[in-house]
Amino acid sequence: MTSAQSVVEFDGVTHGFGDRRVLTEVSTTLTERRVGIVGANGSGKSTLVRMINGLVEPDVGTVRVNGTEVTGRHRRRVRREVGFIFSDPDRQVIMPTVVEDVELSLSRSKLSGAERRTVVDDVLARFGLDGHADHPSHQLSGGQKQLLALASVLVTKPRIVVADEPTTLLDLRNTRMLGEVFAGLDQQLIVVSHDLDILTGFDRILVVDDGRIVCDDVPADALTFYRKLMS
Ligand SMILES: Nc1ncnc2c1ncn2[C@@H]1O[C@H](COP(=O)(O)OP(=O)(O)OP(=O)(O)O)[C@@H](O)[C@H]1O
Repeated sequence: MTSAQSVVEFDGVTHGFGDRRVLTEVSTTLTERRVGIVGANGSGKSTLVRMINGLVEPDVGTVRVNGTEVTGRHRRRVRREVGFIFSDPDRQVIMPTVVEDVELSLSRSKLSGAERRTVVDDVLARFGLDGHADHPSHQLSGGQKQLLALASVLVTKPRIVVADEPTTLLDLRNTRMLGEVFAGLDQQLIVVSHDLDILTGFDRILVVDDGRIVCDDVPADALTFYRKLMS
């Protein structure tokens, strides 16, 4: 079954940190199931996607998720719809053990204890972490923590998954596995990445440069544009 289509809208979004302008008049509507975002270091990609769950609020303009403006008042509601995967899993993996970290994500669910345990076991197995269920989370490798963060987000079945450089800590095998997980997701997926391979099969790629979307196209054309921009 495919989830209902999601819509993320940026309307005239401008943002700065102190005196430094980071995003300038960004307007775009994202409805495709697989959207990639590429661009140079410091071009504003993370700032842009952090606005989708209200981690950053625009100085000017609005961001809407499925019609709801992402502002203080509505932020909690939007965050239930948006699963956000940080590039640094230490920001996300917070519970003492692996299994507790995934269980925390399910604390709002109506599942029984036994059902919850089955869901947790399944997702840990899916991400190759079943052998680590009762291990201290902080003893996982960086890549394993990244997989745990991903498991903890996906187990809540968010309508939209936003991943900010999800492959930076992963080896080749786990990067491929992540690509397969992404390909199998029903929900909308928005991925910031310097690893262009992970964007294979995506529907649309935005190229961000100096706080603006400078190209918005199908992957082949957008990535050709990006490679020229970077050369
Ligand atoms: N919380 C913050 N406070 C001050 N400056 C910030 C903050 N977050 C980001 N910046 C600055 O905003 C600019 C854009 O950062 P951002 O993380 O959005 O870029 P990016 O395109 O994701 O970069 P990268 O590819 O290196 O991760 C950078 O110059 C960064 O230093």
